[in-house]
Amino acid sequence: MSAATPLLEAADVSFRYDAETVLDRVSFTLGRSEVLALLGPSGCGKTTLLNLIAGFRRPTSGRLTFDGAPIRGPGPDRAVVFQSGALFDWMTARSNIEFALGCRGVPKAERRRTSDRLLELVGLSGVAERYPYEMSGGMRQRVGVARVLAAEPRVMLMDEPFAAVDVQTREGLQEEVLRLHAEARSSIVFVTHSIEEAVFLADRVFVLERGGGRIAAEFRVDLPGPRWNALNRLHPEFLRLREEIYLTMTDQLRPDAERRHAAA
Ligand SMILES: Nc1ncnc2c1ncn2[C@@H]1O[C@H](COP(=O)(O)OP(=O)(O)OP(=O)(O)O)[C@@H](O)[C@H]1O
Repeated sequence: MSAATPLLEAADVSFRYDAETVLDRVSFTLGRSEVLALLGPSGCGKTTLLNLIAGFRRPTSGRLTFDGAPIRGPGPDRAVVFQSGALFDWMTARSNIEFALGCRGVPKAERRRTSDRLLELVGLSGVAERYPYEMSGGMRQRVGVARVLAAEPRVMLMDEPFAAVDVQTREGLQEEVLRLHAEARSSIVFVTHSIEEAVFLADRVFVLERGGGRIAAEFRVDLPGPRWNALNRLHPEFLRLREEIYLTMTDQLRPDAERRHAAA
């Protein structure tokens, strides 16, 4: 497929659970190595969209293609990082990572070298032999990220991966994800409830509409590189976008009648 073909393309994608329309004719493209953040009120369909891209579910109608071919199910080119880290509890940090390498057919001798490198990348060399129950939430998330990187996916699908960790750890993990992204160049679709997280991480931010199942607004983020620079959180463009997105979202949260009244 040519480099001009978007990595992912959604064309009029709709999804229904029985009577409920969760996504309604959603269309967008995701570029190669682009980072896209999905924001929106609870229940607006962010996770559903991620599940469709992962191939866990199929659209009710519309077309969802990956590298030009329809998505028909899960695949190693689209790996998911869950909120819980979703590690194998009975495996050490290293074994969790090497398991993903094994799935990709990496020979045993090479697995060790690669897991060493990935553990170092996510700052966990010192706890390689620990089990998940011996690690903090932030450490488990790092192992989850390293395990997904081990799979060398073309796109990383991240569903509120840092929701359960404290603010400092969370900011550190965001910076790490951007450093890793600069190295691996896989695309990322990142679901979050945090406007700051979305703006810090993404090249583009979509705000999904509550109850409507559509993309209500789209924002392009243009911050100076390197993108993992923590000072970007104080950059005037960061603050401007945070405000603009906040105003868009709070307007969405107002009941329809009130919104119509305000517009009149
Ligand atoms: N398995 C299911 N069966 C029926 N309805 C579901 C199912 N999963 C989700 N839904 C409904 O689909 C809608 C969208 O859910 P989804 O989890 O995609 O939203 P979300 O934006 O990710 O929410 P949150 O921010 O709370 O995680 C919700 O109204 C939810 O109740």
